[in-house]
Order: sequence, then C-alpha cells, then structure tokens
Amino acid sequence: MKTLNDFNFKNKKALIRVDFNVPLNDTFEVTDDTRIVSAKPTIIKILEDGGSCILMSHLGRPKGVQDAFSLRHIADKVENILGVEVKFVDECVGEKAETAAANLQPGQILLLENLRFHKEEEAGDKAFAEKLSKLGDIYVNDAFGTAHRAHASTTVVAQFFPNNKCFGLLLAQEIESINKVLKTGEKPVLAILGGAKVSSKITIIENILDAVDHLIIGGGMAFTFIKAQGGKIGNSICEDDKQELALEILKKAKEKNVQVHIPVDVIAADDFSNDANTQVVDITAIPDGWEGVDAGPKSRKQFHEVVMQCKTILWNGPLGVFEMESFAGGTIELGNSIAEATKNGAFSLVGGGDSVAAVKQFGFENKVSYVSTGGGAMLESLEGIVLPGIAAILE
Ligand SMILES: Nc1ncnc2c1ncn2[C@@H]1O[C@H](COP(=O)(O)OP(=O)(O)O)[C@@H](O)[C@H]1O
Ligand SMILES: O=C(OP(=O)(O)O)[C@H](O)COP(=O)(O)O
Repeated sequence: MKTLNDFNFKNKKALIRVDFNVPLNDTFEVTDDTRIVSAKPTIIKILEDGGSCILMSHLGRPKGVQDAFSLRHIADKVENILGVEVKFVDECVGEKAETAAANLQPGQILLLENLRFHKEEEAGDKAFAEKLSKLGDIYVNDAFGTAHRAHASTTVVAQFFPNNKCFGLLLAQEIESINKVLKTGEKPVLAILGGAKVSSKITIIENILDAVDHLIIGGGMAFTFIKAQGGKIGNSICEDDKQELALEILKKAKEKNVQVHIPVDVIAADDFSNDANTQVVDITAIPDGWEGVDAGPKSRKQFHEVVMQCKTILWNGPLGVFEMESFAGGTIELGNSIAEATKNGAFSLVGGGDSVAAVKQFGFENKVSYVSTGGGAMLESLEGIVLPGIAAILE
C-alpha cells in the first residue's frame, strides 16, 4: 500500500483529492472544519518536502455551476487552518486551471473550483479525468469521505498516474482504523449499531458477524428485530419488509456464537416531540399510540456491562432521538461507557453522520480512539467492500 511517505515531493506538484465537503451556514461560514483539519498533515508533509499542492474537492451536490457551492467560500478557512497562503482558481480543468497549476512554486497551494460544477465528475468521465491529471505530477487521494464514489477525481484519474499515485495520510489512517476493527481487533470485539437506517445497515450486520463477538442493536434499529420476534412495538419506527432478514441475522449470529444484545426496555413517548409524555416500558410491550425513543434504564446498564468487557468497539448510530434533549440520555450514557472503556485500553471507532454529530455535541470526540471523517464511506467499508477510491490506488 503506497502512502505519502513512499514519495519525495521535492519540486513535484501533488494533485490531491481532498474531501472539503464541509457544512456551511447561511453566510457561507464553515460550521464544522473537521475535514479540512484532517487533511492538513498530508498537505504540510508535501510542502515540507519542497513540493506544491493542488487541492481538488467537491462541495455539496450542485446542479451545474451554482455560486452557493463555490469552493471560493472556504478558501480563507483553508488558508487559516493550513497557515499557508491559498490561491484559488475558479475552474478545475482547462487553460485557466492549467496555467494556475503551471505557475505554482514549491511551497505553494492552489485550490481548484468545485469538481461537481462539471457533470463529468460524477459520471466518472475519462476525458475529464485526463484533463485533471494534467495539473499534477503525483496523484494523492486523501478523500476518505468520498472514497465510496467512483467519480473522475476519486477513481478514474488514478489510471493516468500508474506509478505516481498514493494514499494521503488521512485515508491511510482511516483504512487502518477500519482494519483494526474488522481484521486485527483485539477480542472481544463489539459492534454497536443504532440509528434509523435499517435497510442500509442490515447488510452491514450480516457482513460483520464474522468479525465480532458482541453486537448491540439499539436505537430505531431495534424495533424491526423486536417486532419480527413477535413483540408489540406501538408506533415505533420499523421496516416491516426487513423482518425476515432480521430473524435470519439473529439465527446466523447464534450459529457464529455472536452474542446479540437488544434493549429490554425503552423510554416511550406519546408524541415525537421533546415535551411529549413519557414512560419506561418493556420493549416487547409498547402500548398503542406510544413509540420507543430512547434506551430504558435496564438496557443502558446492560449495554454498559457489554461495553466494559470489550477491547475493540465500533459505534454507528445513536441509541435514541438524541437531537431532542429529553431522549439523548441513552446515547450520552453509551458515549460515557465507550469513553471509560477507551480509557481502560479499548480501541473505539465512531462513524456515521449523526453518530459523529452526537459524539461532538456531547464532548466525546477526544475520549474515543478514532472518529471517522466518512459516513457512507465508513459504512460501505464495513460491508467488506473495497471502496473504488481505495481500489484505484491499489491497482
Ligand atoms: N428510537 C428511535 N426512533 C426514531 N428515530 C431514532 C431512534 N433512535 C435513533 N433515531 C434517529 O436515528 C437518526 C440517526 O440514524 P442514522 O442516520 O442511521 O445514523 P448515522 O448517521 O450515525 O449513521 C437520528 O436522527 C436519531 O434521531
Ligand atoms: O459528505 C459525504 O458523505 P457522508 O455524508 O456520507 O459523510 C461525502 O463528501 C460524499 O458526498 P456525497 O454523498 O454527496 O457523494
């Protein structure tokens, strides 16, 4: 696996795919700069070698050229974080971009305009990728968050650098942390899957059964499993067409000696609002008109005990509707348990858009071993798929 450290960038132009798809507010300020900060080590290493950096990224999902999605909005923020002047060019291919890249001197940084202003980017167009490739001498992919997309800049462009392509430090670190869970994780290994996207996560459960000793199925995910086993779930969220698969997963887990932990009690609410009436009920007997919105006290205790026994912990998906203060308790307690286990030496990996938001909101960011910069990308990796952006470097 070629990484940045296998190259010396002296007098070389690095064409770096970063994922600067960061959230912006109404006045175009970056509200979460994690992805920019995470790309810094790669950029600095190249500059310190005596090379220059051409940064390319998408931002959002624009339809054609839309100023609201211009990377110009984040250029100052990038400059600020890197501590080096960032030149911006309002194109990513063609004469203007090529001239700007050609004029770049060692130690300088150029930020290209949003790749998705060209439909060829998402189409994985070869001619477009070739135009991008003209800008640099060495291709570096450091965009883990977009590694599950087979786009021109993440995948196709690599073929124009057969001997001059490598992973950036962030991407290498992300791969390593996923491997720590799936391949080399110290036992017992625990996966905690919560949240709401049952259909997109249920395939992940199947895939990771070989890698884990314990599995916690919490949050909105739990109800499909409870209903499939004959429990009464009231108005709780459920994906009826996945019930059979849920039973199959429980059967497979048993065959593979994976211990599955599903909440035994829940906080049920009579309305999907922060000030709904609530009661703690058995998860298999939720009254009609009520829905499970957070883990109950017995479940929290049960999960704490499981977490504390495990040496490798993967967490994706909150245990309740954490966006509402009244239903954040289960997620916070789980975060505390994982923080405590990590302090005692466990390796913990958290990923997923909402899970990472929860981790940051409740201050666990520095108390877990690794917070992934990818949502979809991390989930797809856990399904055992070699992501196209990663495969393109390995080929
Ligand atoms: N019991 C529940 N009922 C309804 N929604 C839930 C429940 N538990 C968690 N959720 C919701 O799940 C969402 C996050 O799920 P998901 O998108 O699968 O997680 P991630 O983005 O971390 O992968 C949150 O918005 C949260 O409110
Ligand atoms: O934010 C991203 O993905 P994520 O929301 O799954 O973490 C990536 O930048 C990919 O963006 P896309 O889902 O528009 O291809």
